[in-house]
Amino acid sequence: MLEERMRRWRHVFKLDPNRPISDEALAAVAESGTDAVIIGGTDGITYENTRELWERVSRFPVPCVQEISSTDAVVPSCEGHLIPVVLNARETEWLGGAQHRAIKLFGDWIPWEQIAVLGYVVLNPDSKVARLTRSRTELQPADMTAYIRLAERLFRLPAAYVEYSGTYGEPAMVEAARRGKKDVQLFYGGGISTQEQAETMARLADTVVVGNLIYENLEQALQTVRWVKEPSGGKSTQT
Ligand SMILES: CC(C)=CCC/C(C)=C/CC/C(C)=C/CC/C(C)=C/CC/C(C)=C/CC/C(C)=C/CC/C(C)=C/COP(=O)(O)OP(=O)(O)O
Ligand SMILES: O=P(O)(O)OC[C@@H](O)CO
Ligand SMILES: [Mg+2]
Repeated sequence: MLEERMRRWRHVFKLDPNRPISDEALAAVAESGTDAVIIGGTDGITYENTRELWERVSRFPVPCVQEISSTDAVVPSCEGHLIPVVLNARETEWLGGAQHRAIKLFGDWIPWEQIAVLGYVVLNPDSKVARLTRSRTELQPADMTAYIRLAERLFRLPAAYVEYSGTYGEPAMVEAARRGKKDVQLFYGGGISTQEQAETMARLADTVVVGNLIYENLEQALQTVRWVKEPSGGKSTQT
């Protein structure tokens, strides 16, 4: 089951099908020691660019899953699919509307064992995902704790995702998320670029996601694997 395999992920890279990446960079990402590669993004995502990127990553043994942001771009051959639900979206479209249409469309073809739902709480108001979903990003720590309880206790989701896409987040908000959780797998993603940031979020979250840095500073992005998986206990190993 994808939910069980996903539990072992400590560090994950997120590759965007809408951004070019060379074969060398892709090989470095796939062979970095990361636990998985997620293929997904908010805009410009098509069946063609997702399928092409998935074919390139699937030549490597690293687990690779698609995070679905549009029904048109579902690639059935991917070995697993993550389904986002945006808990703080103002519009129900992103809280069940789009998912309902997709379930109706794909019907009996959906391989449920290979699907995992991620309950997103989107916090960077300037990110594409926040604008698209009109997320309520002005949250207090108590709101965050409640969202994580909503994800785990009411919706029984396997995972909740504190999403600061494009900017480094407030550790206090991730701490508040941690306070709300018992068993739900807590993801953190957003703006990680330094050892201190990676180690801070790795202490608070179960799984740390690194995206943009792959395209901005590949060498630094590759180091995040070690920073998350082998924390230095305060000593800088940044090169
Ligand atoms: C055999 C066969 C046919 C198999 C296929 C079956 C299958 C897997 C069916 C899918 C079933 C299903 C329920 C699909 C869900 C469809 C859907 C459209 C759901 C809505 C998802 C959603 C809430 C989208 C909103 C955007 C979002 C949350 C995207 C997630 C990724 C993300 C946050 C990216 C980061 O974005 P950002 O950094 O802001 O932007 P860029 O990286 O692009 O800059
Ligand atoms: O791209 P960054 O800012 O690293 O964020 C990673 C991921 O949480 C995006 O969905
Ligand atoms: Mg992004």
